[in-house]
Amino acid sequence: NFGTVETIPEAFDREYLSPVQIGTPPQTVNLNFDTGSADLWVNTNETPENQQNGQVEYNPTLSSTAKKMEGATWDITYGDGSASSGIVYTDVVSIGGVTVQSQAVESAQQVSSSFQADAASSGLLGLAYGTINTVQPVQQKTFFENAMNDLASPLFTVNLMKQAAGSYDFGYINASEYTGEIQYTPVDNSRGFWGFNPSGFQVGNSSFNASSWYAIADTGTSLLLLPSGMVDIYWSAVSGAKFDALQGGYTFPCNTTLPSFTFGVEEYRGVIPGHFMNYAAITKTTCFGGIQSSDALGFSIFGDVALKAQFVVFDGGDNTLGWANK
Ligand SMILES: N#Cc1c(N)n[nH]c1N1CCCC1
Repeated sequence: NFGTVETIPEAFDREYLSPVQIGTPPQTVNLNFDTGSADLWVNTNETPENQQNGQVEYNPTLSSTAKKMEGATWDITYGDGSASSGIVYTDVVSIGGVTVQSQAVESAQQVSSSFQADAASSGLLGLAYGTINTVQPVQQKTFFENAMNDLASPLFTVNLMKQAAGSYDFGYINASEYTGEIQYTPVDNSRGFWGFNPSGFQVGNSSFNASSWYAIADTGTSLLLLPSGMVDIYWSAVSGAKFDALQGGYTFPCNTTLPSFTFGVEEYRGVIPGHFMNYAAITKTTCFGGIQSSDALGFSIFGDVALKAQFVVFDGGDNTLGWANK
């Protein structure tokens, strides 16, 4: 079978939320689909009231198909320092008409401040490899891994948009969502991520700089995080841009016209329009850049700033990533 679900951007396209049905009768919660992690966790009746800010909850006691996974716990910390933990149920989970009968649903008994403040998000749905799922003592599979063998094709596609509704499609490739040909490239999943090797980059209409490095395709990260050498070259082309340690990255005058950023995947060239690199205004006149350094992380992340300019195929059958412009 196959299905499609809309994904809606929050402010600044900092995250995208999609409706998910959990339990019987179905309870709909909006979750942050994250190809950079592998836990499906959600605010529930077990999440302390003082750690919530109006989030919609999943309540397993109201679901006839919910089963507590005795002795199972989970505990996750993300790269930005945010964290959550709790216990585990299995229940029926459906996304866009694709149903998994027994999906591990992780109930949050603790969530850190950034999750507490994010009133629109009821939790995360991990779409990385299950090898980095945090459930103990028995590691659990992701929704996609559980659904994959029943899908028409063992893949999902990501079509994020700048400040507009996009979609996650499961089990099929919708030719109307992209232009040109899809460039497939092998995935390095040794660290549990959808890792790949970009082949270079280009700022605006200048020459292409061939270079091979490791990066991950991560819908759960807002920005495009690259080696500082590339980031310095990009912002050196923007008059008034400067590295502002206080803000933690490059800022630039909001009224500046920004050059596009092109990345290579083998012979393919993915183009990110210049205005996508204006992430958010800090003041009326100073804006924060959407391309920032990944040096502190140790690896590059193609987050939403890049992904919203592309149509991306996450193929779990042959462990490849497919890239296309749109
Ligand atoms: N940091 C970080 C991060 C990442 N690299 N992928 N997803 C992340 N988060 C999901 C919710 C909070 C952070």
